[in-house]
Amino acid sequence: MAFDYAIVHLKFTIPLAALLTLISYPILTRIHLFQIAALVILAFSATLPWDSYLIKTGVWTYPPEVIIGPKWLGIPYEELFFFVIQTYITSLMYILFNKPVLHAKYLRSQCDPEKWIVATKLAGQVFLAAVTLYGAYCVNVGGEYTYIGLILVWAPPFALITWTMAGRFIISLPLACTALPILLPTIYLWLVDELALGRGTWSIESGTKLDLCLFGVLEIEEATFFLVTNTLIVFGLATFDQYLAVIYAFPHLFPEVPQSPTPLMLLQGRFTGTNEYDMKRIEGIQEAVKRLKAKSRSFYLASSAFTGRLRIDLVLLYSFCRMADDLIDNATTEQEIKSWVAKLIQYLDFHYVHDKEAQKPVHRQNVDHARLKKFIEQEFPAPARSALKLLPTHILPGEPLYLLIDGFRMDSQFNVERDDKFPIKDEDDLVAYARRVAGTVGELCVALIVHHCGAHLTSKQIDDLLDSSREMGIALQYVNIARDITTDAKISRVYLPNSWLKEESLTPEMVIEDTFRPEIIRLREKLLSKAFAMYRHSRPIMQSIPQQARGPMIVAVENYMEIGRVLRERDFLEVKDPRRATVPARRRLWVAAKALMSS
Ligand SMILES: CC(C)=CCC/C(C)=C/CC/C(C)=C/CC/C(C)=C/[C@@H]1[C@@H](COP(=O)(O)OP(=O)(O)O)[C@]1(C)CC/C=C(\C)CC/C=C(\C)CCC=C(C)C
Repeated sequence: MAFDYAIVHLKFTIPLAALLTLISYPILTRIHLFQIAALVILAFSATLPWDSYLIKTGVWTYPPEVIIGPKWLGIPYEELFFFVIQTYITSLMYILFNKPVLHAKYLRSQCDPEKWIVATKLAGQVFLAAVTLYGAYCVNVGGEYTYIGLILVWAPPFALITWTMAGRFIISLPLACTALPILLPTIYLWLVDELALGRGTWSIESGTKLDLCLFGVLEIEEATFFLVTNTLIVFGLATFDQYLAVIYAFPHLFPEVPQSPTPLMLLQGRFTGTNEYDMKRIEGIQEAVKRLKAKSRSFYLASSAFTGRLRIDLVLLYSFCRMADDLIDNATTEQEIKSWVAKLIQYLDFHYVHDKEAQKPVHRQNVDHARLKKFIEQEFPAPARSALKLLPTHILPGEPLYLLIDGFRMDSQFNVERDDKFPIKDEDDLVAYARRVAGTVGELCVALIVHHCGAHLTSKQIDDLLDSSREMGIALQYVNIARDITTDAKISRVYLPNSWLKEESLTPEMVIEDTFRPEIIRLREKLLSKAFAMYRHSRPIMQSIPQQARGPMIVAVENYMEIGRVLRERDFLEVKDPRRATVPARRRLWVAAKALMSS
């Protein structure tokens, strides 16, 4: 049928590319577009001569009536377009499956790889070399071995190059990051090919093929072609990501990283010797990601929306906050609480000194890193050490960190037998507490954003962002308290102000005894109303967050506020799991997608 080849694109490849573009658009960054463009150019350059040869030697033929007509080097334009759109589709698949993954974690495989990784890489190299040699043999034999031989002598050498450059990294990535972006487009294109071959859109001359079909009329050569070309694309993207990971993971090698690292930086990343890698930092990043994943679904999902070094520093900040909170929270005596608070303040004192003029802590000119390392290793348990060593204190202001620790101290008052067992007496205490444990976190997040991507912001814009981030942090803390009323009551904690309880003729003890009371629903709604009022007041200014951090930050905030929306939708008495109102995963993803698309 006329233009049959073009119709294959219109019906099968272009719609899939459009759908993938729509899905991935919210997470695409400039560096992604650069990666895709680089792969398309590479794929086009590598395939053009090979394709032209197959057509000129009659391996591939296209009935004149199925193509529009124009050709380049004997290749129909529809075929040239296939090189581009296949690379584009597979690249987007790879980007989607890799977005949740922090690639820096997998650099460990470069330095002290496990034996199975070394063995697998070597096996892969031997396999690809053997397949290339077999391809050369087939070409030499000719006849029905021609087509398969031309595929195997052309593609595997490129795969061998990328596998040699990034094999350990590729092997160490989760299978979903590599196997799925290879297999899904391959299977899809097999089905498209099956249809096209069946309709005679293109054909492979008999006498040049093995006449073996994978299924239906899909020749084994065609199936092999799509599998090896998609493998090349994924290996190429993974190699790219390995060098990006080196650039983002090591500030001692790359002190400043632009939003889109330059090709020169990528080359530097490529030729950075693994002996220069800071493996302790990689292990610390792994621990931080593990802590984030274990402790907070909201922020774990949100973290994957970020990119580059900002993502790593936010994860390290989370890890420090969570570690410090847990250290103090798990203390059971006043003495232990005071000891952890003192040690954390001493830790901060290594980095900051109180400036009498500025009336706040400022960065020390010279941090005694040797003494600091010794202090951390002597005074803190092993699981806490990397969070302390890797906290990017050089970027973070000291004041919110000291205030955060004081918030944890306040929180720990619930742990010990005291006269005022319930320290949140009134709304002022509630604000003071939330300001400390959460308003500070907002400030610290903004400080990281300003450092990594806010060079163009004016000091007024920065001050406005900081003011709003404090308020937003309080809003999130109120949602946290509203969600955990029952969970907290089970450990004898009541964050609802005593003055609010009194208005409802309740005491903290009554709350602990039974949280499923209508009065509690009213108080929870009062708390959520205040949370949403602060959220509405501080949400608009998030539009002035620098573009590359805006969407992801909105994801973090909106996903947390969604907990409050779920609480309002469900009657407290009916919540299946009263301990924590959970937002269904699909809804979290939808909130994240909306946030990214609207940012
Ligand atoms: C994307 C990413 C990794 C962000 C990291 C954010 C971060 C550093 C969070 C630290 C959380 C933490 C453990 C703080 C210690 C005190 C505490 C527990 C605070 C409560 C957080 C809940 O954390 P949790 O891990 O328990 O989460 P789950 O409830 O289990 O899901 C709090 C509710 C406070 C969190 C407060 C913030 C994250 C600050 C919010 C403000 C901003 C993000 C700034 C927005 C910017 C503008 C301009 C408005």
